[in-house]
Amino acid sequence: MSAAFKDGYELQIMEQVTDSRRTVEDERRLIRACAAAAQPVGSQDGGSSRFVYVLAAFSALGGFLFGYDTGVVSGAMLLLKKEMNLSALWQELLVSSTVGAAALSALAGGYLNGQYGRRKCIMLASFIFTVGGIILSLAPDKTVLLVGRLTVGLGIGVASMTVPVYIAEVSPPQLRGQLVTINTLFITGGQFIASVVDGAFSYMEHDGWRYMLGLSVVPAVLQFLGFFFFLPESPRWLLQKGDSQKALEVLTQIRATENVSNEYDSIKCIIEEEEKEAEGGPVLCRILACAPVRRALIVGCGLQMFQQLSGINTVMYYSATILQMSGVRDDKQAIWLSAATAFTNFLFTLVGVWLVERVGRRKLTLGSILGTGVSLSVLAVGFLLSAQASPPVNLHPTDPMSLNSTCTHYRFCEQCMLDPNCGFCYYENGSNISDSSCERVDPANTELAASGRCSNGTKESLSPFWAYNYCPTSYSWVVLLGLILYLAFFAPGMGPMPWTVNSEIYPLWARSTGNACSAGVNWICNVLVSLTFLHVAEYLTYYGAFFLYTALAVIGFFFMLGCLPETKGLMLEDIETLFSRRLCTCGTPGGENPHYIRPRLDLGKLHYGTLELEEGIAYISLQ
Ligand SMILES: O[C@H]1[C@H](O)[C@@H](O)[C@H](O)[C@@H](O)[C@H]1O
Repeated sequence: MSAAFKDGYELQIMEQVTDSRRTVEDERRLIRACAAAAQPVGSQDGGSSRFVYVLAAFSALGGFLFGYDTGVVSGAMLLLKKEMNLSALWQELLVSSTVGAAALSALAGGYLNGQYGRRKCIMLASFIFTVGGIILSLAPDKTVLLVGRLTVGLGIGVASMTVPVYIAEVSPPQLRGQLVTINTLFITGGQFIASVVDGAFSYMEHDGWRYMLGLSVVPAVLQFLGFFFFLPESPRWLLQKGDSQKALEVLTQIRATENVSNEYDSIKCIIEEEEKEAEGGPVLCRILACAPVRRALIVGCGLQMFQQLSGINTVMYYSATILQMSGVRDDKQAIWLSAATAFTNFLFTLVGVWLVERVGRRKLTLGSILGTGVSLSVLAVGFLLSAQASPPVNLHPTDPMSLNSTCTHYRFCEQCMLDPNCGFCYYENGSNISDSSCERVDPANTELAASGRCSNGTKESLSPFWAYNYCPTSYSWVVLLGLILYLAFFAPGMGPMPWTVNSEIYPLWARSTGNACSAGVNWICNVLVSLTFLHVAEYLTYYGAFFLYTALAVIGFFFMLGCLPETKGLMLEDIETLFSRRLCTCGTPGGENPHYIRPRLDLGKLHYGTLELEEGIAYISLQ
């Protein structure tokens, strides 16, 4: 049996074993599905239209808000803690509450996504962002601020799990990786813009934080209006809900061509099969009971876990400190240099967008985590050298208040710096440190000591320097090198790939729940790493903490080496099969041949066999 297709492909069935359960209709569907899948990358039905870019950009505003709202708080906090006299606990609460709320809402987002669709969830997230931004900018006190931060966190969680899924579902296979990675580009772009806004409003003595926190309303409203007026629901979700007519319309609109029948048929055929196979019960239980999807979930959650365990948010958060170690003393200058760090993160994410369809997800992720591990060890060595050359404390304050504090017991700057209650006060003459003391920090403003010569904040040439959280060191260049290397390696791969791969690896019925779980794991690990960093540093010192992250990155590398398959160029409907053979598949089943597709094997009722392309002819071997 053979069939010719409009696109010039001839389909030849090499071998056919009669299967009494297969009907003629099944055969037809199979051939169509395989033919659609067999088209070489770049010639899928309809290819791409400009509309799909508009769609991706509007959805990625969700990523922008994720980045903006998680990034802006550090600058806002500098002003807030002075204006509202916030204790350390309140500062911690206002920062972490958002991430905690994001973890919960990402988990709940799975249900909402499956039930109400991607479009409604994105609109819900932008509505929540708008309300949160308004609450924050008008907040009269810290309790209302907390409510605003929690609200924004709920929006971030839903957006973080919905947007990649939506973009993946509307994209043609050859552009999917790039378009989903644009969402992470928007996350890092949001973090960068947040740091610029922080810098600009840090000069405002009063209410600067209201503008910082409130500005997020603008992109949120824009996204809401875009989805409300002209952006469509995902055609895959519509098909799953049985709205075939609307799904066909949307697919035609997105691909900007009438010629979408092959793609439409292959999606439909597989969704129908899934429906036939579907058993009852909660989706998570079905995922756990179905080996290939369970494996996909382990890979997805593992990727998200190792993204956070390799310390991205600690490195970003402490970039200001790292830069201060390198001799940047002025606070305003340090804020602008953190903006440069955020920009570097953004710039290298752009490299990821460029590379993802060229080298594929697997190579990009493996190269990235390997480089991240090496950079983390450079950072650790930099901190180690700085600790070993730590300047001694040679003045011991004698006033009664100081005598009661633990700070006076320390003999070296390193010990003094690791105690969150103390800071290092010193004079500098060239590379010589003199008249140094370890003093209590002002709990309301860590830029000053609580008493003594470092407490008045004058910037006269004869006044001493105050170092909180760091020690002056001549090895700061090693740490700076580590920071730059870290961002250059992390941002193109480990930053975006966990989101991109998760949007691809689950079959439709498990996609919302799978992404909800993996995004939840990302946020939970994010809270864990940021909340534990200071304690880990206190017990293990800075270099110990960074050696620990190095070890975690190495474990992550081996995990991905063993378990991460290549999903580049495949139809979403074909990706599930990558997890169906062994626990850990290495690479694409067809090796380097990008045209090789292994259609769904052993789906129970239909046994599809394999399909290979050779000089424009698709060969199917049915089993
Ligand atoms: O992919 C993103 C990105 O790398 C961000 O810079 C980081 O702050 C997020 O935690 C991460 O999920």
